[in-house]
Amino acid sequence: MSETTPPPVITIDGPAGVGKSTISRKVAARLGFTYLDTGAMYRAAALFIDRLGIDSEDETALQHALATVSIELLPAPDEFSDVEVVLNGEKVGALIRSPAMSMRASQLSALPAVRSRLTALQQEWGKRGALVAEGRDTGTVVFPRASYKFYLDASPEIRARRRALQLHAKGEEVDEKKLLEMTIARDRQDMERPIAPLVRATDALLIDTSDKTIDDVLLVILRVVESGLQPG
Ligand SMILES: Nc1ncnc2c1ncn2[C@@H]1O[C@H](COP(=O)(O)OP(=O)(O)O)[C@@H](O)[C@H]1O
Ligand SMILES: Nc1ccn([C@H]2C[C@H](O)[C@@H](COP(=O)(O)OP(=O)(O)O)O2)c(=O)n1
Repeated sequence: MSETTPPPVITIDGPAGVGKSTISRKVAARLGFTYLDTGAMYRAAALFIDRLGIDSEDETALQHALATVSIELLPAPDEFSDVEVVLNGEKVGALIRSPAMSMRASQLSALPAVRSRLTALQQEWGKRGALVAEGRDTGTVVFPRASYKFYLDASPEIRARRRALQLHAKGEEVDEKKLLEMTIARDRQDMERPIAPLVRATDALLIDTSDKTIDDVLLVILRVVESGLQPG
């Protein structure tokens, strides 16, 4: 690779609970790429802002605080686990994974100061090595020139069901009706914000995962990447 060629990036975007993390971790493991969970960064930033009690309307205070925040992502111990997030030196793992924190991250991720800081941090990752990046705007805004772009989708009912099973497996109490309401509300919030909304990049391959297993989705992505053909 020449010095001017950026490392390859695969982007996987889509709505809440569609399988982005699960699939991205597996794709990264298969290809030997680094996995970048951009949602984890938004979750950590939300926790950071709330802990400091910064007024989310105060753009200058937000910019100032975020300028020095440290958000590290440590590789997951296995392909079934989330990445470990270290916020200013503290492992914040489970603290940022609750449904309430998902909603808070979605709200605060609409703020320009939050988006510009995290986008810049994510683009730094792209300079360091081959990546599988997943989130809402990785194919549209963060890595618009990614080598391969995918957009996963499924109905809110299917996604809420998957999330309920996931939380249940972790031993957490779940109200599936409430989860569905939160999923729909979060989708709307993420899709309707003015900056970097959740939308399929025009050159991303749409994969409807509704009737597919995790392995089916993985196979579609690996086939495209290994064939060397652009999906768009
Ligand atoms: N195609 C699929 N079929 C069935 N379950 C899936 C599929 N993709 C993901 N899941 C499950 O759905 C849950 C949510 O997946 P996750 O990867 O956390 O979604 P996201 O990162 O998009 O929020 C996980 O328990 C995962 O195992
Ligand atoms: N690239 C990204 C990633 C996440 N976000 C925001 C919007 C999402 O609702 C929250 C949480 O994202 P995350 O990917 O962790 O959420 P899910 O795993 O899909 O439930 O962060 C974003 O605005 N841009």
